[in-house]
Formats: sequence, C-alpha cells, structure tokens
Amino acid sequence: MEENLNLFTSTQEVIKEALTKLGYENDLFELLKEPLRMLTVRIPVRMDDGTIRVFTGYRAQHNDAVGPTKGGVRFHPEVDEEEVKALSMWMSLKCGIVDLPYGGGKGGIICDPRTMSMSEIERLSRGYVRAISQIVGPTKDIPAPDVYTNSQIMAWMMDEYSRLREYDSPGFITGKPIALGGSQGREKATAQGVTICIEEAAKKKGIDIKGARVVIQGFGNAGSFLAKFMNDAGAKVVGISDAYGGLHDPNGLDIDYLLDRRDSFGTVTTLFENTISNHELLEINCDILVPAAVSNQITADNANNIKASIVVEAANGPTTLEATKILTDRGILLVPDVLASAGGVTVSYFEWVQNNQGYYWTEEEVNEKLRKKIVDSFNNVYQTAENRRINMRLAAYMVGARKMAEASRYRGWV
Ligand SMILES: NC(=O)C1=CN([C@@H]2O[C@H](COP(=O)(O)OP(=O)(O)OC[C@H]3O[C@@H](n4cnc5c(N)ncnc54)[C@H](O)[C@@H]3O)[C@@H](O)[C@H]2O)C=CC1
Ligand SMILES: O=C(O)CCC(=O)C(=O)O
Repeated sequence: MEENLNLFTSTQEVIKEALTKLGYENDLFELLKEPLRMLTVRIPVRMDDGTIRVFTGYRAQHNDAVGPTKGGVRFHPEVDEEEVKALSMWMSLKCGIVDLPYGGGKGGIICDPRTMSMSEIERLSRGYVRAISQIVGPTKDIPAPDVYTNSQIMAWMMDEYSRLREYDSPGFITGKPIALGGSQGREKATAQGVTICIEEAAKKKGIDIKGARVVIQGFGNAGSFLAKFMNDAGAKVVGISDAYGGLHDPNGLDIDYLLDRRDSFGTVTTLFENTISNHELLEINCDILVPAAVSNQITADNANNIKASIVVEAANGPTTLEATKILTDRGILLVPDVLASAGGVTVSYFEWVQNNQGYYWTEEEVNEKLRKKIVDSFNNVYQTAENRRINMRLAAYMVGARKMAEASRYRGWV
C-alpha cells in the first residue's frame, strides 16, 4: 500500500485517535478535523521590471475557542492549501502543549523569495496583509515568521497593518525586530526550545550531549541557531544541510565558519564542492538527528536506515506516520514537532504579552520562562506516552488537544 504523504489527512488521523483516547465523541472530531476558516487570496505585485505577477496566498484559522489564533507565514514555492491547513492544526496542538491562550493559525504564499528583490518581497508582504486584513489582528489572529520569512518581513507587515488601522499595532504580529517591539530571545527561541527537548531526551536515553554526534537538516533560523547551541554545548555537529545539499565531517564541522558564511535564506552548502544529498544526510551515523527544514523527510523508505537514537523534530511534519511507527518500534526516541518546535510560538506569546503591556523583559527573563514551559511540556508529554504506552506523537496530540476540546465544549460548540 502507498504511504500517506498528505500532511492534512495524516494529521486528521492522529487527531481522531487522540480524541478517542481522551474519551471524546465524534462530534468533537467533526469540529477539529479541519480549520474553522480558510482564506485564499490573490495578491497582485508589480515586479521590478514593470510587469504584474499575481501570487496565491492562504491564511488558515484552525480553532479559536481558547483565544485568538496564532502561527507563522511561509513564503515557499511548494506551499499548498492542504499543507497550510495541517500547519494550522499543528499550531493549535503546539499552543495546547505549552499552554498558551491561543488557537492555531498559519499562512503561506506560493512564491520563491530567493529569486525576488527586497522591494518585490516588501510589496508582496504588504499586499498579503491588505488581502487578509479583515480576518487578522492582535485579538483575532497573530502571524509570525516561518520558512523564508524573517523579522524584516514582519516589520513591513506590521507597518502595513498599522497604516490600514491608523494606529500603531505592534501586537498584530510577532518575530519583529527589537526596535519595533520584538522580544529579546525570539530569534533564537525555536532553536532554544529544540535544545531543551534534546537535553531532556538525552537524559532519558542516558546520552551525554558533550561529545554526542548531531546531524541537522536545514540551516535557517531553527537549524543554524541549533547548530550553534549544540556546538557550544560540546556536541559534535557532524552533518548539516540546506535546500541544495549537505555537508558531512565525522570529526565535526566548523560551525562558527558556516554560520559566518550562510546567507539570509539559510544557504551555505553552495560554497562547497564535496556535498552530499539531503537524503544521505539523514542516514549519517550519529546520536541525535534533527530535521529542521521541510516536511516528509523521514518516510517508510528511509526510517529503517536512520542511525540516531534520538530524533527531535524542529521542522513541522518531517516524519510520516508510517516512519513514526518504524522509529518507535526500533526504540528510537522521537520528540514530535508539536512539542519540539514550540519554543518559537512560546516566545512569540511573550512578545505579544510585552506589546500588550508596553513593558519589555530582559533576554534572561524570556529564556527562563521559556525553559520552564518547554521542560514542563516535555515531561507532561513523555509521562503521558509512558503511562498510556503510546508514542510521543500521539501523547503530544492528546496533551495538545485537551484544552481546545474543553474550551469548544464550554462555548457550546459541540
Ligand atoms: N522560524 C520559526 O520560528 C519556526 C520554524 N519552524 C519550522 O522549522 C523549519 C525551518 O524553519 P526556519 O528555520 O524558520 O526556516 P528558514 O527559512 O530560516 O530556513 C529554512 C532552511 O531549510 C532549508 N530548506 C528549504 N527547502 C529545503 C528542502 N527541500 N530540503 C532541505 N532543506 C531545505 C533552507 O535552505 C534553509 O536552510 C520549518 O519546518 C518551520 O516550519 C517551527 C517552529 C517555529
Ligand atoms: O511564532 C509563532 O507565532 C508561530 C511559529 C510557527 O509558525 C510554528 O511554530 O510553526
């Protein structure tokens, strides 16, 4: 039988199983099986050569029973409607796992910013905000960065939204530059969260981070800061990659050099000749493997060849359900995306709180609060998995769905 690579239907499958295990009736699954709202927009952009290109964008709002929806915006040529829907559902689960007063949302635009000028990207970002402005806002739905979007893009989006509303609205979006109300620690937050999950998982597996061999797929916001944190902690980062290929050195790569040379899209391997493929990278001998790029990377085809004892999903959706089963059966500890990558949205929440109160915290305060959230969430999910004898993904979905389910019930929606 063909493996299911559809992120939306495979997410529905696990949500159904989690709700059943939590003892909920099918009406709740009917409510949560897809986003409450899905907006598709067409965004005309004048390109630098004078022509007009019309881009397709999406914003999905999965469930707002707990509070406003929250989640990043992705600029990538492979964005599609079903992926955005699944990403919004994962955001609901993430917010539930780290106990934030949010539901899940997510956005995306089909485009390749690597081939666009800065001013084209700015016009596209502003056009997207105008197109979705009716359904977003600081108390409705709060966007943030994701693949190929960054703090500069958040700044343009915030400026456009503030102009439309005619008042300054820093709480409309998170992941902003510090000068515009961004939070200390947000840029590194996703990698911080992943690092804390690695530390907790390593304790469970009796692995010492110092000297552990680490492979990271993706060298963007999540992957590159993670490489730095692992390197600083004394781990040996033996493999990294970007969209164009990977680098492997069993003696450990020079991470500071690579960080210095990477571009703003997380590309670095194009500077080297002896590269390996992303497929080969995942199968390198190592202790800890971190997919930190795109979805459907560990599948039934390669799950049996993974050498790591711990897989921590910094990316959204990097492992299929069949591969999850194979890895779990092989005794590999898989820390799922909805837990491992929740550091980003956690500090985004802190940023929104700071914007709302107009009072800003130090990086130490942010990091301390982040650590507590992620350690507690890891242990909650781990314990649920142990008690129920289920894998960490299903346990995470159970933990993540509970509050949203209760809130939907209290509101009388089901
Ligand atoms: N930035 C954030 O705060 C958060 C990001 N994530 C997830 O982490 C993952 C990476 O996101 P960011 O680091 O923010 O993005 P980024 O845009 O900063 O970096 C993306 C990296 O992935 C590489 N890449 C792109 N396409 C690839 C492909 N087909 N194969 C292999 N590598 C490829 C790029 O070359 C780059 O190194 C995504 O799945 C994202 O959804 C999850 C939670 C929060
Ligand atoms: O920071 C946020 O609000 C959302 C980050 C995000 O898109 C994600 O966790 O996938």
